[in-house]
Amino acid sequence: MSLLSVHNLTLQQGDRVLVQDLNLTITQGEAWIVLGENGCGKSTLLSAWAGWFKPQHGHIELNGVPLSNVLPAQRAKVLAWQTQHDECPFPLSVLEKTLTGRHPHLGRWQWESAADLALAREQLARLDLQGFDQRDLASLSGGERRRVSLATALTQQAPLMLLDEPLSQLDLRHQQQALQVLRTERAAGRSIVMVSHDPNHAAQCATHALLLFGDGKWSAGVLAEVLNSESLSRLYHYPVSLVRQNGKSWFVPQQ
Ligand SMILES: Nc1ncnc2c1ncn2[C@@H]1O[C@H](COP(=O)(O)OP(=O)(O)OP(=O)(O)O)[C@@H](O)[C@H]1O
Repeated sequence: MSLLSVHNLTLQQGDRVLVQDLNLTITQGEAWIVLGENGCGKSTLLSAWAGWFKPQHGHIELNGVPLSNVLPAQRAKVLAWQTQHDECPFPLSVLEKTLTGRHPHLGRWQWESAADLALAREQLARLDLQGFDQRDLASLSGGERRRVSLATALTQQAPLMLLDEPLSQLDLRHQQQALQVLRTERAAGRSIVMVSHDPNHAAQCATHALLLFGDGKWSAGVLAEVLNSESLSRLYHYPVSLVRQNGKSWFVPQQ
């Protein structure tokens, strides 16, 4: 079933066309990795798919309904959006922040239930943040704060997760842990869109890839058809090789 579909989508910042006439459909259980150079438009694209950035042309459908017709509260039940920035302008504990993931599911005057609290704590524990509940968000390290924001997106329990660089600032072990969590979510039927700067994350969690070339051009489809050393060399304007070791393949920059 199509969760999100985009039709002839064109996105522009100022005079610069970032994405031109993009067409793709994300269905249940797919995981898309979005790759491209700094400034090519990855965050702008996620922002458009989340309903915040207004496309210059084309349209987006969520569950077959034009995105502009889906009220924000309803939208938040279908898609969770982890942005690139984790700053919070006022004091907030880790648990309070994580519980904001439940807000789309609560009535106007409704407090979070014991089940909501348990769910939030469970997501924190999956990302190695047990015992952090009462810590002020501002006191966390960059990587810890990033994991809290991923835990918040998970707590939202939306069928579609738009994750803007969820692994940035995470050390090697916590990256692997988060990738395992995303694989588990996908296996459970959730759809994931993940922006990354590491093409090797693709093989670890993605079924599909979207490459943004920064000049409006794009390439999208099943991972094996889109991702190769030629397409990545063109994407990054830098030669990339494919190295095989122990039955696995790795993309590495040529020295
Ligand atoms: N309000 C704005 N006015 C003009 N240009 C903007 C505006 N907001 C963003 N841009 C530009 O649009 C381009 C795309 O930005 P975007 O944040 O989508 O890139 P990105 O691919 O996510 O980059 P990164 O990998 O660095 O996170 C960038 O060149 C950025 O400077």
